[in-house]
Amino acid sequence: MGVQDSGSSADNEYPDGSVRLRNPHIQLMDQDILYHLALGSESHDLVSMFGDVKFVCLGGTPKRMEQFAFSIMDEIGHKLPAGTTLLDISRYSYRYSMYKVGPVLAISHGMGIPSVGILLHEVIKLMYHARVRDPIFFRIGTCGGIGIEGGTVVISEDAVDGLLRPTLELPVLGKLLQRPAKLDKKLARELKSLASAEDPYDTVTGRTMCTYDFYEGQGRLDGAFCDYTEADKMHYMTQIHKAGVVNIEMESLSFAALTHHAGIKAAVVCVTLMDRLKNDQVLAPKEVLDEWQSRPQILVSRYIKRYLSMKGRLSLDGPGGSMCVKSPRRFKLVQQESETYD
Ligand SMILES: O=P(O)(O)O[C@H]1O[C@H](CO)[C@@H](O)[C@H]1O
Ligand SMILES: O=c1cc[nH]c(=O)[nH]1
Repeated sequence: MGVQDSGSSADNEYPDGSVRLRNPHIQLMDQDILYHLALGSESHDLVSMFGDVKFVCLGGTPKRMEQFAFSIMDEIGHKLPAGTTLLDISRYSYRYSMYKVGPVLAISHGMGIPSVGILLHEVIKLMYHARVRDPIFFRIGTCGGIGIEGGTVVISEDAVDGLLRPTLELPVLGKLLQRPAKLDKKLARELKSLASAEDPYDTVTGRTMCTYDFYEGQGRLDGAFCDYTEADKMHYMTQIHKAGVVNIEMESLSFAALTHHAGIKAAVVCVTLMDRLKNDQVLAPKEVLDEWQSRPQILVSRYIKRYLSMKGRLSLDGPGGSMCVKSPRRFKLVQQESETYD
């Protein structure tokens, strides 16, 4: 099977901006159970729960995404009804965590391509069932930098695998399915323009390598096994750096390939935890790591705030000061399950 390119994300969209489900079987099913999200197309009113979503933000850990949900709530001035708090909508899946703050969904994706791939299948179907239009997906992550110091924010221009191929490979029915891993270049540029000269850290763009492993797959010398020398590692790191790779992580390939196939605009923003030309271990103290992890969130928050204010949707004049909707159906005020009484 050759690489199957479904075109650019813009070419891919239906004229009304709905998310493209490239699966004829779904429409024929009585119900669709989004098993790992603990949601279903019949058991839940997905349109009223999620129809107003515009931004889907994914990141590795439940804690990071909960923190992001609370911080974006402050940033966009979204108020919860008195006596309510944010709840993990997918808590009964015991797999992923999902929080909803007005038009923003924050979901944890776990580690690696299989975990983020399963989640993306279900989140893309969720967008379809909820009739969300033109959603924008972000991955807010951590990574190892190459030739850049810890704490640097990297916006991915493209994603490649450990062999520098911009393609997600998946064995399907005994054949190798290949899908191009493409990110939205304009979105990456817009994000870059939101980095401020006042930020006490650098924000760069570049090529991201996505691997199937944290240790040997990323050429570390500190795994349980290692069959190469430090010189071999440095040779590889230098070669990939010359090929434009500035950071290494473990989800961007699947994230880019599946969003592109669905016609969804997507960007990957990660903070580096170390410079892999200098060391392999995560040595920074916890408080430093926590602050570093907030940096991609800050950039994505700026994008969301700017988008909403440009669309006139940052408005506090709705009931209880909640985000209120000026026009389209997808921005109507809804009582979210994430805001139920706890
Ligand atoms: O910080 P997150 O989003 O989990 O991403 C990175 O961290 C994990 C490895 O520690 C991998 O999942 C890698 O991609
Ligand atoms: O080096 C790193 C750091 C975070 N995540 C990765 O995948 N690699």
